[in-house]
Amino acid sequence: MRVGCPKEIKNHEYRVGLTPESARELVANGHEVWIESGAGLGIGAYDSDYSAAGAKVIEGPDSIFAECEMVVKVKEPQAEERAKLREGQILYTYLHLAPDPEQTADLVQSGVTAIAYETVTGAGGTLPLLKPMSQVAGRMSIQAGATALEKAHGGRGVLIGGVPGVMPAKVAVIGGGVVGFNAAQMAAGLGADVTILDRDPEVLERVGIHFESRAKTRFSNVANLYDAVCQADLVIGAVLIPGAAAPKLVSREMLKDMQPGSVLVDVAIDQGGCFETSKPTTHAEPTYIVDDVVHYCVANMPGAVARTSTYALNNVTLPHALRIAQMGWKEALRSDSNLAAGLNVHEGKVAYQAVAEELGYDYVPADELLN
Ligand SMILES: NC(=O)c1ccc[n+]([C@@H]2O[C@H](COP(=O)([O-])OP(=O)(O)OC[C@H]3O[C@@H](n4cnc5c(N)ncnc54)[C@H](O)[C@@H]3O)[C@@H](O)[C@H]2O)c1
Ligand SMILES: C[C@H](N)C(=O)O
Ligand SMILES: [Mg+2]
Repeated sequence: MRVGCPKEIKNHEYRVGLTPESARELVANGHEVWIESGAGLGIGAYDSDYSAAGAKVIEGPDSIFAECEMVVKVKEPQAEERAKLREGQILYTYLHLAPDPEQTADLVQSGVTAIAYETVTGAGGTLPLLKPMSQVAGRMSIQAGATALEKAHGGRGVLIGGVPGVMPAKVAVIGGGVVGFNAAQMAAGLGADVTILDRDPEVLERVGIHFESRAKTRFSNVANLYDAVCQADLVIGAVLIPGAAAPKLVSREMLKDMQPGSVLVDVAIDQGGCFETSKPTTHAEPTYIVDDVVHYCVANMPGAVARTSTYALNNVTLPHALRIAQMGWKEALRSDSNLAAGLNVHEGKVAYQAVAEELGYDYVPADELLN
């Protein structure tokens, strides 16, 4: 198969869909790889590294979109990329469609077969192609929150770990999955007073056993959320209902009862965000203030640590890319129901239920499209 990888064009996105090592793996398995010139620069990979791996370096994205059977990316296609997608082509990348009606409409209209990293499942309902970026973003969320808590950024001037004789910051983590776990690890490591809220008793038990006295756990209901959020210096939004728009758990009304200068980091912003007042921001301008509460809502946090993130991402995306290239998308998805869960759009049909329900499309199960 001819596999193409364009340079990412989202604001401050430095990751790349294929590392030179991944390109070499595809080539070694008999496939052709076309890489856009400069696509790897953000991770320190030069065109010459891709050439040495057997890939063909192409100027600009146009011929990659026009002539490659599968396009491998990191971020959801931007409007100018969507205009280049076509029927008969596979798009393999993060999509986050439920909160993004424009992107969904464009993908439906293009006829492309779009497989979303974030809905590919693993054993026990896990999301293995989301996990490494959630580990990165969870860890980064505390760094981002610590910076936003500084006075110059509108924060209340609180140091996460405090100092001897002065209390540390209170950090509330909403959602104890991968992002929440990693955020809690960083916050607890810095000495913060950490509370993790989740609705899943097994998650509460798992984080409770892991953190012991270094973090408190609370069931996530309206009363407990209100209490934890209003006491917190820093709140991390880390909830997910796979593929669906994030539930709004902190209302605009609640902001009035929060402490002035407290900080919300909405990691779940890629699925629309879990605070009512969240709107996506970029690394260029990551924060804004509503009712004296600082909001950080960057939807591609791992792009800032592109080298770590790209290698972590390729470790989990490449095995499926190889199988799709080897078997064709239909056979690869037929033989692996976890990969089939990644199918979101095919030839104008929406194949992911939560996306169809959220955006008002007919839902056509992947099974029907694989026959
Ligand atoms: N902004 C970014 O750059 C970035 C990077 C990576 C991941 N993410 C996003 O972060 C979010 C979390 O991802 P994850 O991998 O941690 O997911 P996960 O599935 O591992 O964890 C989500 C947790 O949320 C919990 N939850 C669901 N509803 C809840 C509620 N009402 N109250 C409390 N908890 C609730 C679930 O029980 C689960 O434990 C996703 O939207 C993901 O796409 C964003
Ligand atoms: C998954 C997440 N939105 C990312 O950019 O990595
Ligand atoms: Mg206030």
